[in-house]
Amino acid sequence: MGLSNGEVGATSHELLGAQAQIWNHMFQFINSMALKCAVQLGIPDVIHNHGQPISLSELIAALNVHPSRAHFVSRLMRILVHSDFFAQHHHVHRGCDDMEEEEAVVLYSLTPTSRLLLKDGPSNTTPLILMILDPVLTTPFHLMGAWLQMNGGDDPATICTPFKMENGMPFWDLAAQEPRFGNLFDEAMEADSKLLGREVVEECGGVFEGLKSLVDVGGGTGTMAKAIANAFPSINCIVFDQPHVVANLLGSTHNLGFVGGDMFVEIPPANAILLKWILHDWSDEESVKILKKCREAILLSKNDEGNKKIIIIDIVVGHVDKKEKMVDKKSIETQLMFDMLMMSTVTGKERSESEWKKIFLAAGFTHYNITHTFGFSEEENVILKKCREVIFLSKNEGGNKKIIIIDVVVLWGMLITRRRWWMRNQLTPSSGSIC
Ligand SMILES: C[S@@+](CC[C@H](N)C(=O)[O-])C[C@H]1O[C@@H](n2cnc3c(N)ncnc32)[C@H](O)[C@@H]1O
Repeated sequence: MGLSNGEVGATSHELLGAQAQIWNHMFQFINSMALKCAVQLGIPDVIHNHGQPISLSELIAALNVHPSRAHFVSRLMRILVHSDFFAQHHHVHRGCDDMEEEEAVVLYSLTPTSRLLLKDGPSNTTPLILMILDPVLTTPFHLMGAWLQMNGGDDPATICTPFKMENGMPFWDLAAQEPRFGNLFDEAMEADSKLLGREVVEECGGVFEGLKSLVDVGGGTGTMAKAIANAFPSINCIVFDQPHVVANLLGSTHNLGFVGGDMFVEIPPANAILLKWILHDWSDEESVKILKKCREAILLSKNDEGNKKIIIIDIVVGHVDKKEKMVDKKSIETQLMFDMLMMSTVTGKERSESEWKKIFLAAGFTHYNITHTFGFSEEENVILKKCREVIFLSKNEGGNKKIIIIDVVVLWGMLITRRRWWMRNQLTPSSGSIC
């Protein structure tokens, strides 16, 4: 009797290959923890502050590592060098005369990735790492199997996530009630928005052209809105978030304000609504409710000269750039991991284009346009303008309703490379629309 699932035909070479894949997968969390350790010790800052490539002994001295543990540091550095967080060079140290032996000294330096881990750097990503790898978020993953076997019920009000199973309350309640976790979360979002805010205003400026007002719904402590308000002084920006998030926050410029409320109840009117990292937190039903509230808010707004839009910064799962003719497996894997994070912590999910389209239609929108990168060449800006013209022509469909999604699929480390690649080759991004 043969074995099922092809096992019978597998050579020992194939079996060992399969085992190697399992081992690699099983150990992936160690990469995450090595990164967390590097961040906790402040290794990137130590190397940066040294001003030149640093030797192992200099690194150990600066890290405040206990002398009894000093010899472990080279092993931590070895895996981080392997993951391209640091670069390693060998410097041959020659003796004074020919009789002395040559000595190879290992020196470490930063890479483009570890530059994003510098505490005072303009794009410090460490708060995000510390939040995602905090036990509050990692522990619920251990409950995933048990959670899948539980009766989930149909009532959205009693919906239980692995996060709620572990912590006894939904994600948003814990963030509101537990200051340590709430601050960790806010700092992570601020760090992400600092990096993205600069990119969006520099590279996607066309999206904001002609707007008079914008509400950043679920805008947290306002980092993204600040970047927009500074870059576009004629846009009146409001950060709208839960009352406890925006309490005591004041706008730093004349055109920035904070309003507390519930996006499921009412959103202040504006020409444009920004939703950054919002809809992926919520189920389809909840997202349709939020989008309907956004639609009401833009339809109520005045002084719009027909320029009304909802700008969504989120992931579009499975996007493959046909022009690059290559499936970027790593980006897709990151999207899928993000989706698992949503499944474990909140009621949301990461969506494919067809899933996005479904909720847009359900919320009453008729048009959308997806920009699969932050890279806008001149040519790409022209395309955006053309999209707007198409929408102006369709006014009698009940108002000029437009959705733009800025897909952050390429955010992780590839952003700049891909933008340059497009500019060099003068290609346009792919976009989809339903009219
Ligand atoms: C993932 S964070 C995104 C923050 C910000 N947009 C950013 O990307 O930096 C989601 C935000 O939605 C806010 N939020 C959650 N429920 C809300 C509600 N019912 N009404 C308004 N904001 C809400 C949270 O407080 C949080 O700031």
